[in-house]
Amino acid sequence: MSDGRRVRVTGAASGIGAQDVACADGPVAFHHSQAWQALARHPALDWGRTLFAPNGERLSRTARIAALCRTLADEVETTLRQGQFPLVIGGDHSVAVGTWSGVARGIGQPLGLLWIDAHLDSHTPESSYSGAVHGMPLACLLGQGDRRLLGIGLPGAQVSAGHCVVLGARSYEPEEIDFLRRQQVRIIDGEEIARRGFAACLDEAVGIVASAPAGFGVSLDLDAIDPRFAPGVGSPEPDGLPATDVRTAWRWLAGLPGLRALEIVEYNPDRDRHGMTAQLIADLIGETVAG
Ligand SMILES: NC(=[NH2+])NCCC[C@H](N)C(=O)O
Repeated sequence: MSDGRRVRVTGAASGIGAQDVACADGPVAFHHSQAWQALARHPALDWGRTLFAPNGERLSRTARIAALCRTLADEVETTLRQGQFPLVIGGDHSVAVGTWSGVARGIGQPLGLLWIDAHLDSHTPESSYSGAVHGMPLACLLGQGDRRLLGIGLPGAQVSAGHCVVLGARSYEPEEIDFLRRQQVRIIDGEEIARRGFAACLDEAVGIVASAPAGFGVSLDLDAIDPRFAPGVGSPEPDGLPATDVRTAWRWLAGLPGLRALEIVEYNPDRDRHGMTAQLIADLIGETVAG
């Protein structure tokens, strides 16, 4: 961020969409970590609010997630309107529905989105095997899914399918591939990255998302990174990206003029080892304000 904007961090503390609910504790655990404390005095950074889902026993899981996503969308939109740069820390990946709906409303049209993830997160309630809502947010953002999670920012899609790329996927079900292919979303999976190299794949991905007319965002699910470097995630998958590649990519992405917001999700402090994953999040935030 070399343009003088301050980065406002918002915690989205929900694990309701995940099978392992401990990533609900991710934002608060990170906020209290030494890794964040060492960064917290940076003049371009401030921790805004940490948002929680309502806990009514009478509300369904999806209703609670939808309530959090509406609050998060409002918070992100306000951050943009105040001339600050939103950076959301999750929470399971279902919170992405709130982050990117807020950005879409703020910019008044569907945005480009780079979705860096081991999974495709493109199920609908009908196609999901697990029923877990964190396996569905990208479909919601493209306009398909439980209606309580749709239309939170703009009517219809929040993300422009033609300017959306999934990078790093290596664990998914066939229904998700079918859905994304029908939408003409570009999927660059782990095998393609191994064949072409990360830099070439990232170049192509940025070309697609950054050509969205009103800007783009980046959603990083920490499980895209190899569990050797980021063990603190709820759904670890072997053979992920090297942390250094993601860090280098982040530095570049954070300096691009069309970037509207960033998101880092699925931090699960129960599974972290020696604070490695918290440190990685802090390193990425450090890259965001370095430029
Ligand atoms: N955000 C995540 N970690 N998503 C994992 C999803 C796993 C699986 N595809 C499912 O739908 O249950």
